[in-house]
Amino acid sequence: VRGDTAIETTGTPGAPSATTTIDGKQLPAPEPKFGGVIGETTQKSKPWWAPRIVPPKKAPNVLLIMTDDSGFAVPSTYGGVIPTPNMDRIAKNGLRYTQVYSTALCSPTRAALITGRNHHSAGFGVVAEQATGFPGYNSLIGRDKATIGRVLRDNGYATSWFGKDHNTPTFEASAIGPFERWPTGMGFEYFYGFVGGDANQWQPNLFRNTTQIYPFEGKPDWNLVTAMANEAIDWMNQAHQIDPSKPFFCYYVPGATHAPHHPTKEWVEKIQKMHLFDDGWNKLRERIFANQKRLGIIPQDAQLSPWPKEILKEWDACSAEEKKLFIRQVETFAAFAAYNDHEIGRVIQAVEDMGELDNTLIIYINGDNGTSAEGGLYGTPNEVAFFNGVTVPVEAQMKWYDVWGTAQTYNHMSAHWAWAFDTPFSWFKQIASHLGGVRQGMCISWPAGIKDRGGVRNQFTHVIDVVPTILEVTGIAAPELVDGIKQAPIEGTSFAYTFDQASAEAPSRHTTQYFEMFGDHSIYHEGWLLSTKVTRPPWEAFGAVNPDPVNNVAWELYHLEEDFSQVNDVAAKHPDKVAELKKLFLSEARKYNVLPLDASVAPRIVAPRPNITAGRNEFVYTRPMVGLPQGDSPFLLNSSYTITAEIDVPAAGAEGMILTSGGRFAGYGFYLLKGKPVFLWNLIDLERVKWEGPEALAPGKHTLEFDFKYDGLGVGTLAFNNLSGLGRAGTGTLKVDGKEVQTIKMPKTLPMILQWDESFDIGSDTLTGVNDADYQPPFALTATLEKLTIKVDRPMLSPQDVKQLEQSQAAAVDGAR
Ligand SMILES: Cc1cc(=O)oc2cc(OS(=O)(=O)O)ccc12
Repeated sequence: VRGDTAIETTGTPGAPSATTTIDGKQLPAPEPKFGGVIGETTQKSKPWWAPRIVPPKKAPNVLLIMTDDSGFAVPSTYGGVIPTPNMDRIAKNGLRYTQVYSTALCSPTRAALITGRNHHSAGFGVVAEQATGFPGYNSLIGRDKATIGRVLRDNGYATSWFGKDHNTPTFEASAIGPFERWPTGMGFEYFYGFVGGDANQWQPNLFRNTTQIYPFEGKPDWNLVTAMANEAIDWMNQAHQIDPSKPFFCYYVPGATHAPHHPTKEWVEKIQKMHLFDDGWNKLRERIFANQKRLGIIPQDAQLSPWPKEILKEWDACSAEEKKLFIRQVETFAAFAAYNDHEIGRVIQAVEDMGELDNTLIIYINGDNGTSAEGGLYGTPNEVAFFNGVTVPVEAQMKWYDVWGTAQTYNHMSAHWAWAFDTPFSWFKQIASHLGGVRQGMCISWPAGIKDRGGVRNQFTHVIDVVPTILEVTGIAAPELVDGIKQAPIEGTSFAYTFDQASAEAPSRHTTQYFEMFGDHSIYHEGWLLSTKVTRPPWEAFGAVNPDPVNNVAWELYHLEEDFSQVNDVAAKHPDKVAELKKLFLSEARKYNVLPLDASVAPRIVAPRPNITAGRNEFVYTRPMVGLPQGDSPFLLNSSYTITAEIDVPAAGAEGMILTSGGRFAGYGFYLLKGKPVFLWNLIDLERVKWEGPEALAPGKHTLEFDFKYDGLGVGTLAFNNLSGLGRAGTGTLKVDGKEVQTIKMPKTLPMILQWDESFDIGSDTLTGVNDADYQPPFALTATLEKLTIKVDRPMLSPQDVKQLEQSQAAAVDGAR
């Protein structure tokens, strides 16, 4: 942005203390020419050190904070009822923005945030777990789009990343990398967090840089929300203490408030005492809406979007048991949000304590998308159920009422609350066409540079605008070349122009923005928003898919400039505007790799990706190994498979884990229990199917086999917009030394995914176990594992199957017309 900034130098050129800024056009900066003298001996020579590269003198520290799955009306700062005093503090000390947009989903928003490019441009049209082989969707941030971490690092910043990643491809997440797209490979010198979409906060799949660590073992009160704050505080203090002149960039992105909602007990109790939700979600919306007007963060004439009676029920229509459960769910969520803000407050306080608050640009963004409706209509004790298309009835959920939010649950709340937490807008996370999905809050403080303390700004801003803003504020140029690769232009617009009080009312400079997620889409242009009509709430992601989300859509038009909350559809009054904006959407879509539009969710979860198992159907292991993530391990769902373990049992007998994948909330395990062989399928913690040998294995060598014959057609049906091949029945047989010991038919199997934050482990079990009733991890195998073989036999469609699938697809398309 400011490649014309004059180079600043300090010290005597060639001296060890000399520093320089760089023009920043090429990163890393070209090696300077040796400036000393080389004679035959040192006496006849003069040494010369290249000046140390430093950022411009005025460049502040940058603390970039973004919470997870938190809609516009969650924090008190935006009229919410959940106390977020630390976001309030940033707002009072700086600016509160009211028209900040995300992309409607997690990885996409994050890719946009750290690259300054639209999510499709950055390869993240969808989340990492749903990547497909198109440039806009492959989950690969291009090397022509260096992240802000990389740019700041090469300009002399200390850089770090704490919390959630979700921008590393799932197929590059194993211990053999490649690591180019891990945080440390993308310019963040230090990473402490988890790689995937969400994590158990009590026992996360946690990494320090690229090494998995288990600091919570034996510490039941440990929680990642606190641990990552401690780590960030330590890192900032260390960086500052080692070199006070070197600014830091800290990217602080907690897993809160994404499911599982895992606050500490202390915070749950604090929130429960406040009785914030006793009168239900309809009253909650009214209260929040009144707060928002009182705070002046929505216009006085803004309307509250109507309650969507067709899909969500009124609070008064809930039974007593439902009310009891739903209140428990939302109090746990609220406790998680308040707890998270509290820990963020400690990080901010640490900046103040080191005397750097004035000189730190703190950007605190509430949520990477709207509030999540991925709990479905009733919420769930186990989010892994949601991603397998399973709804848990209220009565069944009551079993977890007392332990809600503890390590016994992977919990999420009812979608009714999610709608309320996006007040005054309609819809929620995943919905790119409606503001409930994409409108966030953002507060910024930087006392040295922003004087209008407590100001409110209404300009249109989007997460892609953060990178160019940081560059403008720091005086660092967007590079033209990084590692020799020509950089694509930054697509965001700096909003530093809004900082001064004099420009409080300046017209928005970001004038056009497309939105797209799962085929649902919209386009903003100069105060107007053309939106597709929502056809599918997030919990209906597992049925047939709209095959033509470009043309098979209905349009709504909103004049946001006078209709803040997107309530009045004026499409019928302005057909020309509709036509103009439709055209504009498609041209923007072509420009940013948004095509081909794809309305599917479930089919993309099970789509094969180029991981280390691609094209293989036999896997052999001869040594214990833990930590292979789901996206890189042999995938057994919707297939037949045979697992064979050759073991040697010592004289005293043996126990322990042979092979496991997943954990308490879904997975399988093949183990010796008091010497007896067991194979167990944990079906999302609702049901367990267990095969068990009748007697303990005698000392000596044995061959154990688990053979599974799958009855369905497999993932091949997905190509015909048909999920019928998934999750079908199958028959498992456990054999010992070639002899069948038990055969059980499973009437259904898991269709989509195991617990994603738990790994494929051989010889022991990391994190949670698949069956608490049988064992406690790590449950190391005390027999010698000589060889473990997994053979996968994927079903193939016969010509007859293909014909039938084609026919039913044609019938479905006709039906939709
Ligand atoms: C496991 C998984 C699969 C998937 O398809 O999408 C996800 C979305 C998730 O939320 S987000 O990270 O907020 O987008 C979390 C986990 C998943």
